[in-house]
Amino acid sequence: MKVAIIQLAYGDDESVGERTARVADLVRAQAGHDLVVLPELWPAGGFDYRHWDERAEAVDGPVATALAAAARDARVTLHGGSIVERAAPHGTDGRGLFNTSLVFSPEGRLVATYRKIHRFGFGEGEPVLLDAGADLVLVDVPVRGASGDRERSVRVGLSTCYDLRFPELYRRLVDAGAEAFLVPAAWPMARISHWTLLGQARAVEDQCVVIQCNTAGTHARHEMGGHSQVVDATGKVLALAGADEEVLSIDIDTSATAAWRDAFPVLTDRRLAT
Ligand SMILES: NC(=O)CCC(=O)C(=O)O
Repeated sequence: MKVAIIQLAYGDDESVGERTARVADLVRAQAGHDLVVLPELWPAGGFDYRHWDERAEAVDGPVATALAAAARDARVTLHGGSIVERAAPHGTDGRGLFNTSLVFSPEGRLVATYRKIHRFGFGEGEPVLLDAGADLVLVDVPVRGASGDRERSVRVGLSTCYDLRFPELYRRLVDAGAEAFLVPAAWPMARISHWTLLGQARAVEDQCVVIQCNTAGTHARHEMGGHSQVVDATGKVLALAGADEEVLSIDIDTSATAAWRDAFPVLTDRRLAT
């Protein structure tokens, strides 16, 4: 599976429209990959809380429309990172805003949305401003064979940033058939060692490929950490970005995951304590 991870850098001086046009061009430049991944909340700003409400949009809003066109033009499956989604509130005290990932098919169709389950902020930011998602979401990503035809698909489980700290989510994704996890993020430099370590931990404990796409640059006085990475099912880091804007391009041998699970069948030894 040929994957391009767009580790986007942005500051406070670029409008959402300008950033969207720039990102769409970057996606189009990844034609030939099977899957292209963008970071969390790049249109609204990962930590730009005061702009989230005015930048919120529906899953068929202007950012989604631009991403759908870029996916179609590049003929790739596009994980568009996430937007602040405006939708019907959850429950009577719901706010009607979610941190929602959007996945588009190579035909430009919206094929999956994932609402971030674990909200980051400890009394500010997401828990105050957004509703929590509740649903497990997996997507089958078509992969081209040697002939160029899409011969098989890889089942990918969705998650977002702070979710990475909650291993039970990933265990459930594995039980639902995940071969790889996608983790778009706006993870600060201050805790970047946790980001790389936890990605490797999720890979090892769940025998899954982990594809992590972080943000770079500094916005809203938060320095983002970069260091997007791809980890194979044995825990080996296959690709690692630096701290600045960068596109990581990698061809992942996804058949190695099943081979590793057969050779070292730790998942079959699980026992639940009573
Ligand atoms: N946007 C986030 O979810 C940030 C998570 C984070 O900074 C952490 O878990 O540490």
